[in-house]
Amino acid sequence: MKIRSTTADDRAVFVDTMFTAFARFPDTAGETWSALEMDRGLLAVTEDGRPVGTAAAYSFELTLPGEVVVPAAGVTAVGVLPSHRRQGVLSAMMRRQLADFRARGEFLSVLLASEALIYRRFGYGPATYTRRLTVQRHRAAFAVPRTAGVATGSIEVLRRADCGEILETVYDRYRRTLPGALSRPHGWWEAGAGQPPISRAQRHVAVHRDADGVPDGYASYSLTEPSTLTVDETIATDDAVSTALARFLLGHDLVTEVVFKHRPLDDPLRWQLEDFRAGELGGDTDWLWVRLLDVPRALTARGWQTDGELVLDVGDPALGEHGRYLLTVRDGEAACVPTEREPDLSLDVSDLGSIYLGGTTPSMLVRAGHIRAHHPEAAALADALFGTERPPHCLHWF
Ligand SMILES: CC(=O)SCCNC(=O)CCNC(=O)[C@H](O)C(C)(C)COP(=O)(O)OP(=O)(O)OC[C@H]1O[C@@H](n2cnc3c(N)ncnc32)[C@H](O)[C@@H]1OP(=O)(O)O
Repeated sequence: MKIRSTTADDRAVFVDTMFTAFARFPDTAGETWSALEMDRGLLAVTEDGRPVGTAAAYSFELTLPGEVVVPAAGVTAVGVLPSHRRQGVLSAMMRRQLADFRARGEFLSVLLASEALIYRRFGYGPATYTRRLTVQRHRAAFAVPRTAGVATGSIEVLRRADCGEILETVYDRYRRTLPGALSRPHGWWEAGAGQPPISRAQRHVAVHRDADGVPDGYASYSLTEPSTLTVDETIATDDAVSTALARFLLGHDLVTEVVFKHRPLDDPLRWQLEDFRAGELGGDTDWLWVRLLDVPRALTARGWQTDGELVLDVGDPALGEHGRYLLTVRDGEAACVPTEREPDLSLDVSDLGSIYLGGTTPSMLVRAGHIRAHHPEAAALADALFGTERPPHCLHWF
């Protein structure tokens, strides 16, 4: 078995192997995956030359707390043929891929996990979460807003094919301020790759424009059941725009319920309804998994809200590494250096990935038995330090 890099010439065999691993058939010549970066692909090949495994990565930008935008390698298209599973093929590809990321100078990697048991052993931890809100339309009267701003713009319904540029521009503005959000490469929009609203399935897009006519939000939606309107994603550059889009969607005649997918944990929409029970939460699950490849670099890259000091003892069994770091935050800037001091917390690098964006509290992982706190104040200290103004959210599918 050997692991080799792919080139553009390998696209067809790569896509075919990957789809076979998922027991699916490619669409027309793998169009759905045409935004893959083939110079970042890996093929696992048997001694007699048969491809049996695939892995690839996108060159994303990830927004960190403090509106810091950094590069992140987005692992994708991971698959091993059913005939060759549990023989270490994925492990070999992961080892190679992590080494490749470091060789490129990347210090963060992210992925969406098909199954939650696969990636912790490779140092990834769940870091953002998502859920849907189903609202009974006839009970969806809005409470009178006391303080929330009211958008003064307009909404127009467009076809997906007619507003690609608008969506791309609005999304790009939105993702730069939200921790956990990923860039969507231009080629990805162009290729029509990924899931809704980018898939070829028909969708309407409600575009919100501000008072000057500049697009500042959109929602993509379609009727999925005779009387269910499903909203794939709502992108809004502020809360007032998000509210305006929700009001618009809930105003659809002939619809009994509206399903808002991919809502963040701090979504105010349910609280905006007069009848709190008109909205029901569901589909609560992990979304983006994060892996730190260089602990000091990653910790000094993100923004911090609170001053403090913490000694972290970090194990990285997947890479056979271990480090103890003194993290010092002053005026929003962090320094992170190796230390011999006694640790406040001992944790696996996958747990550090979970708390890194502020979406998972260190104290919860202490209570769950993942992180070890070495004294009674350690967990609260870490909560205060890692906490962020808003929970991270990612709604990109890749
Ligand atoms: C980011 C993404 O692309 S997510 C998509 C992941 N791909 C899929 O889900 C497609 C279907 N599944 C597959 O192709 C394969 O089962 C893979 C890729 C998940 C695993 O590939 P394999 O080559 O079998 O993994 P490998 O043999 O290296 O296993 C390494 C370890 O992980 C464990 N493991 C691997 N997959 C799973 C799983 N799905 N559930 C639980 N444990 C798993 C193995 O038991 C093994 O444990 P051990 O080291 O204690 O023995």
